[in-house]
Amino acid sequence: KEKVKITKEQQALMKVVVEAYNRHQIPQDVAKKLLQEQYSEEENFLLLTEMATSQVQVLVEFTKNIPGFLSLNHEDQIALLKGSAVEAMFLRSAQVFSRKMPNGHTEVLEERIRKSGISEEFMTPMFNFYKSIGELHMMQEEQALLTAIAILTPDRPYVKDQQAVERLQEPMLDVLRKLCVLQHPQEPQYFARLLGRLTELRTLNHYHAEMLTSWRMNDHKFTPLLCEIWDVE
Ligand SMILES: O=C1N(Cc2ccc(-c3nnn[nH]3)cc2)c2ccc(Br)cc2C12CCN(S(=O)(=O)c1cccs1)CC2
Repeated sequence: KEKVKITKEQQALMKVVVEAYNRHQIPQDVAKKLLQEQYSEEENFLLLTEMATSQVQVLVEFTKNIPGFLSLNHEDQIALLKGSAVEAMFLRSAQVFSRKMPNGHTEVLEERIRKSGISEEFMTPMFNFYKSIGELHMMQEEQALLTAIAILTPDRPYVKDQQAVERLQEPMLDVLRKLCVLQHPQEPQYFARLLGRLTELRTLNHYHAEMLTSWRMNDHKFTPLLCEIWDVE
């Protein structure tokens, strides 16, 4: 059985990605407000919108720090950001929330999100995803790399130079695979389970798009940044 070893360059790549992932965080007052006093449905929705807007800003800053991203074709940079915005936000939300909130708060979150105009049919897949991420107890290196891998998905709509994106995604997949082998020797399928979460994320894209239309119908307002990144007119 060959000895898996993370090279110096791979260590450096991981360090850059993890630091970028940790450097950009949501302002804590926004997250805290979510768990404080009882709000109406409209106020809950407004809070989640404020939260999502911060999430997108954090995502853009993180993405700019992914080695090689800024040397991609500019239109492709936008295509990758727009194509991965919902997935990266749900991945990060699930990661942060399962790490940050002691279990007691999950019910509060559930109730806040439930009481924000999100349809029940979206709640189930969203919380299944949330639980499936929590069960993995991912290290922060794994979280940061998995988020970068989701962003660097070559086959997003409108990406012209897919090879250039693959050349950035592959080294991330390599170091994540090695990290999983080294950190979870007793669980050879761990890496495959992480990648399986990315497949589950893609299904959330679909539910999210459906939800956006239903919110529009009920005249819910979004911020200009969310309209821009979610293609909402
Ligand atoms: O808001 C969410 N939360 C709460 C949340 C998220 C992140 C942080 C946080 N703290 N520090 N850093 N991040 C705290 C609370 C959460 C938690 C788990 C999953 Br899975 C998903 C979510 C959403 C993501 C956005 N949507 S959304 O549908 O796109 C929508 C937009 C506008 C109105 S509704 C709702 C669910």
